[in-house]
Amino acid sequence: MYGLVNKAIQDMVCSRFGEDTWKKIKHKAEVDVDVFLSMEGYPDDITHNLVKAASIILSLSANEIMQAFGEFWVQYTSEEGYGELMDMSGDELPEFLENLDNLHARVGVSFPKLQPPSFECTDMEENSLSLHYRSDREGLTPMILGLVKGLGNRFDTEVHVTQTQSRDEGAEHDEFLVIYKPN
Ligand SMILES: O=C(O)CCCCN(CCc1ccccc1OCc1ccc(-c2ccc(Oc3ccccc3)cc2)cc1)Cc1ccc(C(=O)O)cc1
Repeated sequence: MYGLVNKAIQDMVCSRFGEDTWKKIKHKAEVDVDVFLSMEGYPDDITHNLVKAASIILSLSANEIMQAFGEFWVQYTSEEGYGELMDMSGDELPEFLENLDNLHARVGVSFPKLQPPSFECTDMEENSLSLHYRSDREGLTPMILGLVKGLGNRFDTEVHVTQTQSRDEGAEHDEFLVIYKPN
């Protein structure tokens, strides 16, 4: 995972709980990286261990941490230099979700170590769609719930996401029913 992800976790923890809490989480995760470099590739285990340690130190479930992080990521990336990339990807929630693979392809051109998941939208209705999430990574599904919630904030759109298929329960990939209502 690119360092930008771990840097975003650090910024979320520091902004909400302070530096000391972040230091405790890094210590608990046995991560002795002083500064995460955004454009450096880091083993996914570092990210998973940071989430696990944050869950213990903050007494929140890993699911809650990942959902909060997904929501935070949308605003963080739009403020940390990817605003135009995000703007190009759509003015409305469904449009953005449909363009997510293109967004990742654009980033991947400059940063070949990117290993993006793939997103596909089907059954598109006036106020709902099915979002298919395929990834080589395990265990980040709750982040997707947060990411869609973050897009609801970005587009001032009420959004309800429920998981309708789960890889953990034997499905080929995770699937979500996304119901949205622009304000
Ligand atoms: O792998 C999984 O199964 C779950 C990953 C969920 C995280 N993605 C979230 C995608 C997303 C969904 C909804 C709304 C917005 C989203 O992301 C927008 C986005 C995506 C990627 C970047 C990005 C930009 C530069 C990156 O790397 C850098 C950073 C600085 C300098 C050089 C390279 C890495 C990711 C920025 C915004 C973004 C992403 C982040 C990192 C990677 C990766 O390191 O492979 C792949 C994808």
